[in-house]
Amino acid sequence: MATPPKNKLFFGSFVHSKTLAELEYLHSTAIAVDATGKIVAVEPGHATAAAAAEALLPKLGWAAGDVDTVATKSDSHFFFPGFIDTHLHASQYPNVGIFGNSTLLDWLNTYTFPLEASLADPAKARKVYTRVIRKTLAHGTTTAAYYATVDVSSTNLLADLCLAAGQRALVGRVCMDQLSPAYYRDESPAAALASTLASIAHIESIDPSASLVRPVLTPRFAPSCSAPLLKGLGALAADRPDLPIQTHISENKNEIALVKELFPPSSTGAPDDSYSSVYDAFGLLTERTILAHGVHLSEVEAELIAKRGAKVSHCPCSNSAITSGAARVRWLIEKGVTCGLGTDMSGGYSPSVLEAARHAALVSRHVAMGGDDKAKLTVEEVLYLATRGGADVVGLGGRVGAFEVGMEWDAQLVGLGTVDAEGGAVEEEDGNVDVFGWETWEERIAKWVYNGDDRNTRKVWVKGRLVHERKG
Ligand SMILES: Nc1nc2[nH]cnc2c(=O)[nH]1
Ligand SMILES: [Zn+2]
Repeated sequence: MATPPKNKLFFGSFVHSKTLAELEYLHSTAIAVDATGKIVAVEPGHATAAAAAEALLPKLGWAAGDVDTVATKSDSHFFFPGFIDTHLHASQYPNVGIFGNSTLLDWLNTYTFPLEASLADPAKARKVYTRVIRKTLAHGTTTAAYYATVDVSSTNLLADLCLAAGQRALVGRVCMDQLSPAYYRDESPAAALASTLASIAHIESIDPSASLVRPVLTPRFAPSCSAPLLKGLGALAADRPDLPIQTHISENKNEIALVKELFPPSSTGAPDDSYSSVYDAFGLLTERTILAHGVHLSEVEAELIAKRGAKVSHCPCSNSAITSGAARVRWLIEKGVTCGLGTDMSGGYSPSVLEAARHAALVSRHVAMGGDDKAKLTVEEVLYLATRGGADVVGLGGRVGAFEVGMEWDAQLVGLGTVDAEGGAVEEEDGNVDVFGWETWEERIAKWVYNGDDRNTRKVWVKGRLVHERKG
């Protein structure tokens, strides 16, 4: 029998984003999380966990026996909000690292469509999805905006597995009725819409209050969708203003040329031939829309995206791997576009949002080397994108992404390695981050961003539930 959820008291150092530019460091702090997973108190200024409990529990009306306490061990351990991966393809996980010298359109045909199609086999889908959920949780991803495949059953299975594992997720059945092999596409716009509705119905039936898992409308990208399909999805989006939407935009120059060819303004009624105008013409550019990539957007498009309130998932690892380009994140943010980070597995080769944050910092330096020095993103900024920014992108702003009363406890306990007087490792022997003891907290966090990995992700919680614990 499952043990009933308990109230929890977390004690030690907490680090989270206050703003895009600023991390807040809360030391000797207690955070109380109730049995529903909600943060009910954030109290700095206690010398020990026991002192915090003594002061806090009576105020909360909690009996000591009803509370589990989790305290950090040392100055190289801290709690950090769980990462939010705003764009990844669960179905492509077996292909991570396998992309050769391809670029987007040949990569899709060579590597991606055959793999996705093969996941119509339920045993294979179960194996892949179970692994991807375990792996992303182990890297601290508490929320994931997933693309599954065209297949309804395997999409539904992904949602079932996320719910069982306790990962917060948006799960999308991929809509695509053209320009892919006949063995891997929706048969018609009507069939695509029917399959989408079937998947939405299933996901809403397993988690009716969307406490963890919810469906997301997922037109793969404009070239994969006929005008009638985009029109039908736009109508569905208007009919269901609670549903998020996810797609790709302006990732690769050949893709953009293809969109211009497929959707001339005369066919859509759009005012121009831009990629953004195509989605806008079909009612798919909304404040609930997550646009992956946005590498080659024009000024006018960025302004339109900002005006519509659509969000951008920046996928730097993928954009480098399949040579799509360097997205200008500072420029997008200054245009008023809300941005988060995506691993975009397996365009991106890593399941880690920490790796995506590191790549975001490095790609921004490449943009800077192109002549715009202020393009450089700081450690604080990339961590904001990985947490609070991502929460806004997936429609969970104010609910997850930081440690504030009223938010839900989606968090990771990070442990960095400590070096002893003889130069040995006190713990985290197998980790990649060495803390000597003289670093400031800002420096510890920078070391984590540039050298950390899943070996540092000791424990992970979603909505108060422990969903991953590192062995060893
Ligand atoms: N990176 C990436 N871009 C896409 N554009 C359309 N489909 C895909 C995909 O699966 N990955
Ligand atoms: Zn993608």
